[in-house]
Parts: sequence; structure tokens; C-alpha cells
Amino acid sequence: MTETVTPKIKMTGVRKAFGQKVVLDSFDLEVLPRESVVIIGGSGSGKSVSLKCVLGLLQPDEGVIEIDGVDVGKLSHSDREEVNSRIGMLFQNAALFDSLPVWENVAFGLIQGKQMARNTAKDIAIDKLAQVGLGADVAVLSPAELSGGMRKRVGLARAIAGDPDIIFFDEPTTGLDPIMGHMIDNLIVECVRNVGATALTITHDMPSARRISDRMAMLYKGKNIWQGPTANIDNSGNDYVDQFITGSAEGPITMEVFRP
Ligand SMILES: Nc1ncnc2c1ncn2[C@@H]1O[C@H](COP(=O)(O)OP(=O)(O)OP(=O)(O)O)[C@@H](O)[C@H]1O
Repeated sequence: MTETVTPKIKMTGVRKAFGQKVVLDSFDLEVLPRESVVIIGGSGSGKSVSLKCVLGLLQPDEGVIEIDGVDVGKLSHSDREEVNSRIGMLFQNAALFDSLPVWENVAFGLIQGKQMARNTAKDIAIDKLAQVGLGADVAVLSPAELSGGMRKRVGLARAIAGDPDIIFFDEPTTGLDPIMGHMIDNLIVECVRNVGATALTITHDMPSARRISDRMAMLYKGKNIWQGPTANIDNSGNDYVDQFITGSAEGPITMEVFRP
């Protein structure tokens, strides 16, 4: 008898349109516990919209989103907040508050969301900063004093501060040089493993996607047109995936370009 595992995240038939523009159209995705899945897709294909739907920042027009088998669309506001308190997020621009020192940025969710005592939260923040390779000397700096790579590390420390069940990574390597991008990828893999979290990432950086994912899903014209193990991405048998991963201008993928 095969045991069925409840997916950590399950999106079924999700539709999201803005006016006439249909961004997600019967979009399906499953992420199993402790899996790292990357959604790839071109600019404007709806990757951020799919993440925002899972986070509850956008309401889908149709479809069901389940976290741990619970339809989150049916939750009360407080139950939804409880689910979100188990989610960590690394934002594209790290989204740090320049008015707060680094440690307080990392501890923000612990102090504000979980009402933890400041001293305890500070100790945890310093521990999480160490996990991303930043010393206690950095903890007292202002984010404005940091390089882009350091800001990303601080953002990662904040994402793991509450030992989340799920971590979302929004374009984690954007704006970094290839070496720093590689280092951040390694840290992501390590941190996700240490925390024991499930990871869902959106990116169009293919080298990064290959490094951090167990599986990939490709979003095109609102649909999940291919998904499979990362090891199979070069033999997907899908012309759209082939064009995307080789970055060729020739192929079935068409970009909408405004021509006056
Ligand atoms: N709140 C909104 N109101 C109207 N349109 C929106 C809104 N959010 C996203 N869109 C539109 O949805 C489409 C998909 O956007 P999305 O940001 O999800 O793309 P993406 O795949 O993440 O792109 P990129 O890789 O460039 O960040 C775009 O055409 C965008 O303009």
C-alpha cells in the first residue's frame, strides 16, 4: 500500500486576472514537505502573482490553495495570520528597514509577531546572522551601511528567524554578481535544510534555479506547462522549457512587445 503524503502547498485550478488580463489560468502546483521547488518563467509570466496568491496578499478569482491540506481561502483572518506566521519570506530587494539596526530587522517578526522579549529575540537574531556568515559586529549596523550581498544575507537571516515551515524566495539572486549569487544559493540550501523547511522560489536565473531546487515548474501563459525533477530539466522534451533554459530568441515562446 502506498502512503499518500499531504502536500505542504497545493494550488489547484488557480485563476487570477487583472481586468482583461488573465495572469494565472487553471494554474496547478504541488510542493511536498521539505521539498525545494522553483517556479521558472519569463518576465511578467505571473510568478510573483502566484506567490502572492499563496501568501494571501492577492485573492484568486477561482481555484483552491491548500497549505498542509487546509483550504486557506476559507480561513478567518486570525487563522490566516497564524498560517502566515509559519512562513518566512526573502524579498527580492531584501526589504530591510533602514531605521532599525540589522539585528532588529532580523528579530522584527519575533518581537512584533510573536511578542518575544527583545533580549531573547536579539540572541536569536545574532545566532541566525551567524548561520548566514555575519558576525555580531554587523548586528548593530544600519542596513544602509551594507553591501547588496550582505543585505541579502540579512534578509535570509530574517526569513529563517522564526524557524518557519515554509520559506518563499522571491528572485533571491537578483542584483548580485555571479559569485555572490552562488554563495547565497549555497546558504539558501543550507538554511532550508537546517530549518527543515519547505521552499518555494521564483526566479528566472537558471544557474541559481538548478542549484537550489529539487523540482522545477515552468509557468507560461498562466499555466504550469512542465514540472519535473531538476535533474531532468535538460531532457524535458518540452520545447518551451528548452527555449527558456537556453535563452534562445527563437522558439515557441512569444513575448508581448509594444510596437507603436
Ligand atoms: N496588482 C496588480 N494589478 C494589475 N496587474 C498586475 C498586478 N500584479 C501583477 N500584475 C500583472 O500581472 C502580470 C504578471 O506579473 P508578475 O509580477 O507576477 O510577473 P513575474 O513573472 O513575477 O515577472 P518578473 O520576472 O518580471 O518579476 C504582469 O503583466 C503584471 O503587470
